Amino acid sequence: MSSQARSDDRVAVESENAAAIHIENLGKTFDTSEGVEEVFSDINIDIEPGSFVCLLGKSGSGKSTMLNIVSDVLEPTEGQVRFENQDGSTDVTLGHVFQSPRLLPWNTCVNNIEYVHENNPDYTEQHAQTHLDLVGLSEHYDKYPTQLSGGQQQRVGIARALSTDPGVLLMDEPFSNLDEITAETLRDELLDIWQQLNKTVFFVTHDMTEAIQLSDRLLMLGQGEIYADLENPLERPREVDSDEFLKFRGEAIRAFHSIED
Ligand SMILES: Nc1ncnc2c1ncn2[C@@H]1O[C@H](COP(=O)(O)OP(=O)(O)OP(=O)(O)O)[C@@H](O)[C@H]1O
Repeated sequence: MSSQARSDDRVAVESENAAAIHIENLGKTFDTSEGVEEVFSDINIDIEPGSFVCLLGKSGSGKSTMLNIVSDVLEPTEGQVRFENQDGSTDVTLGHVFQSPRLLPWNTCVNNIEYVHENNPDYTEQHAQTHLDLVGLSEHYDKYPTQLSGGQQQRVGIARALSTDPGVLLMDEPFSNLDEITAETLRDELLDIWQQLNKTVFFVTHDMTEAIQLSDRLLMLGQGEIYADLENPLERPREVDSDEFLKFRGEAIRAFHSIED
């Protein structure tokens, strides 16, 4: 039986866990042929459970390096990153969404999600379908990545990240390869999902409008430090052409340019 034929056999998406992120005295250097390059040092950030935080910075400021350390892909040179569930436990699942969706081309949408649950016999095809439903792909369970648009492929990437019920969702410029209309749709959908599922989101972007649309808080990284940390005062939903939006965008852009290149 095809996965589509079984789509009525729904399972509920469970979610109860937004975790805190504690970045403590974090520093990173790289050894290069020109010597030791310090990317940042002594960074301290506490991120509230369930909040949506955007990390901005100029090219080369260290955004991806920081996200890779938070993801445990890179070792910090100094300091640590701690995660904390709301019951105080520290065993937190991380979900990752990358700039490109990194789907396996020989797997269908459902199989691309089931693949990350290979060792979990309780995760069934119906679970994968439910996660695809969440991102609006109910009509595409059995399609292969090449049969999907770029936006649909990224939706599968988001569904795959959510399928592990992560306490923290780490997103590295996930919409930057998409056309603006598709990106706008995916931002709206991400906000709906974030509000529905109660996740902590740590989102890297170089796009100020995107950061203001999405986040509760904007962190700006540059010259080795977090040089600006702005609470987003705007109520949701946010209209990008409203006076309040444009006023805060102006303030945020001034903060962004408050350090030298
Ligand atoms: N593996 C590495 N070895 C040496 N240097 C590195 C390595 N990875 C990153 N860097 C350096 O660290 C600095 C920060 O890079 P990073 O990719 O984190 O910046 P970024 O803010 O994400 O940039 P962009 O917006 O262009 O993606 C850069 O100077 C980069 O050259």
